[in-house]
Amino acid sequence: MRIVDIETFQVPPRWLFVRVATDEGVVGWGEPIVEGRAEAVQATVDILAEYLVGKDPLRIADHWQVMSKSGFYRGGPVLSSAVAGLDQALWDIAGKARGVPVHELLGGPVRDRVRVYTAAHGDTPADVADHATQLVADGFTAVKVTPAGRLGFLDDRAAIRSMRELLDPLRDALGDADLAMDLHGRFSLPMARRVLPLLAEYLPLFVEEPVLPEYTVHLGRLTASTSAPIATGERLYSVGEFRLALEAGISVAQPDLSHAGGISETMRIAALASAYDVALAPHCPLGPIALASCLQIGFTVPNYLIQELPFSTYDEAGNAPYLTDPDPLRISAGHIERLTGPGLGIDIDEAAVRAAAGQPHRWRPPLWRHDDGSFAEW
Ligand SMILES: O=C(O)[C@@H](O)[C@H](O)[C@H](O)CO
Ligand SMILES: [Mg+2]
Repeated sequence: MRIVDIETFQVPPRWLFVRVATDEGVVGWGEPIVEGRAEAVQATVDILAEYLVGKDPLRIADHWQVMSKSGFYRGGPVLSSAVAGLDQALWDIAGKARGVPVHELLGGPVRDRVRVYTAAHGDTPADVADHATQLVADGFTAVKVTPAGRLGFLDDRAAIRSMRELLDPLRDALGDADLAMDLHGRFSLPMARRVLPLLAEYLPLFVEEPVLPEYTVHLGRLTASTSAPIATGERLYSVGEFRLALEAGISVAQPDLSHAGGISETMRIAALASAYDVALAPHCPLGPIALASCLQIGFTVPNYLIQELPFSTYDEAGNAPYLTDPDPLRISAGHIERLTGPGLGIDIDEAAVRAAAGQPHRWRPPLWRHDDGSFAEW
């Protein structure tokens, strides 16, 4: 089997899909994306495609090495995300060529369904609590909130007041459901040390990105100062970067399968995490291909906690977008059942993808500023 064609599609809301075609008619799909920087990843996929076209798609481990290392300069979000999407497509082809789901190639299933969570949003604390309560009523057993907005370096009193305003009624409204908190890297290290013990009182499922990923090396001070399980990883791109976070004592690793080198590298991250008694909760605010890739890992990796779900992209009837048959990604009682179809276990609606890619759209992250006019972390 040979790869004959590699094509990319920018599609709404903010995704990039890659289609890898072979001479035997087997087609694989992947999702190489850095949100808001899709064009940069797309150009990198084109460079990697120069090498891949003409090659045997089943030599995934070798292709991964060449794609990640042969450029001399390695890593980072753009290259690692381009590799990630192509790696997903190669695994999709490998599964389809053999007629089995990817997790069968990775060791077989260890569970029948994967627990999923999603984020609750709203303009006011009451709106967030309402949305979270609705999600739990819909069957979710865990929800995530971002309890702090724009923050300065030492904004403790204001931050703590507004967090309590949100979390006190929310925790009561959720009943037995779990509450995860995403701090989005907005806290300075000194402020995180004060805030985490307070958040721990709510018994969060995990507290995500308390500080920016560039301070991963300091995470050890935070994990030592709180009983709250610390999660991080959506902005880490390799098993080597995860090693620093694992040594710092995180409890939950959140690789994004569209950033951290795809299925291949995430299996290595999962293996290393298991040596630290750390569980995986892959990051996924992305599309159906990224989600299916995460789930394939979830069905075979023992140290797996929960999967993030881009629920806001599901339609009213509970269908994930861009699929000919949305059933495999349907949510039932807060879980997704084991995907049994070949490859990634989903069928991409190619006509819908081509139609969507034809419509101009562009997404950029919001730009936040402090009251004094200086840049603020989003
Ligand atoms: O954990 C999450 O899902 C968030 O941190 C998102 O990844 C971020 O807002 C970019 O979309
Ligand atoms: Mg996050």
